[in-house]
Amino acid sequence: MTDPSPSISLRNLDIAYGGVRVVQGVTFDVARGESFALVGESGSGKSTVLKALCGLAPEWTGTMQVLGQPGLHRPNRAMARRCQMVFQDPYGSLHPRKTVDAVLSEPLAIHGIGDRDERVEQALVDVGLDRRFRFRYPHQMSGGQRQRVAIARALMLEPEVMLLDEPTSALDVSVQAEILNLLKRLRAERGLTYLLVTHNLPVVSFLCERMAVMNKGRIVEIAQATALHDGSFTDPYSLALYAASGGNR
Ligand SMILES: Nc1ncnc2c1ncn2[C@@H]1O[C@H](COP(=O)(O)OP(=O)(O)OP(=O)(O)O)[C@@H](O)[C@H]1O
Repeated sequence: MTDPSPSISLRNLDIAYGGVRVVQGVTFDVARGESFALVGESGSGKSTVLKALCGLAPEWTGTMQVLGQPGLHRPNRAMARRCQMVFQDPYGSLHPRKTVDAVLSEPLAIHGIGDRDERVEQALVDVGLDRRFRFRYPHQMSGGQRQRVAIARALMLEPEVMLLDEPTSALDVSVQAEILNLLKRLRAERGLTYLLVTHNLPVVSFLCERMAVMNKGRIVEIAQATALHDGSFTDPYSLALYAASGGNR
């Protein structure tokens, strides 16, 4: 029997930075194995929701559960094993003086996991990089290759949930498609749950089943991704976002 409990469950989540509330009353569930998007304009609070889920935005109130565990107000090693985040800018998120081997070995060392050589080589294969890349530095790779390494790093601990913050928006359009295909394949192979932040609605159509539209820190609508094809949004802000993206041209 499949487990009916959601991977992510948020109720009335408020989040602040330095006492200033930037997210208000956010409520949604992401089912196990589902891919769910947060969309909305810059500054609407999308990334902040992901940060709170990782313990990186500690000023939150409300109820937050990830894989049945209560949310925390700081990063937590046990949770990191099950829920990993991938950031927008692979150059910024990889240490310039660490080889790919060091980057991929580190989570294994921290969590006391053995068979490091085999696991690192397999992780490279899994994200479509051959073993030549193992001892390269970030500056010796393209943006797309760096993002593959960042995804491999997130997968080292075999998480169930991936929080993806604009995972392709720093990349050239042709490379974006490759990374989106990779994310789609990895999810299908591993039964991953995705919570994805993006301002790019075609990415939602390609990768997600549902989406929450955020405006000024609040969710204004939760819709099926199919609304991006038929325009069946109900909230005026969602409809404006849809129209601004070119509708179903
Ligand atoms: N560390 C921080 N300290 C203070 N304010 C912050 C911090 N991070 C974000 N903010 C503010 O919180 C609000 C929401 O930011 P957030 O990054 O979550 O928006 P977003 O919807 O993800 O935008 P974008 O698409 O541009 O990343 C913004 O007003 C932003 O300036």
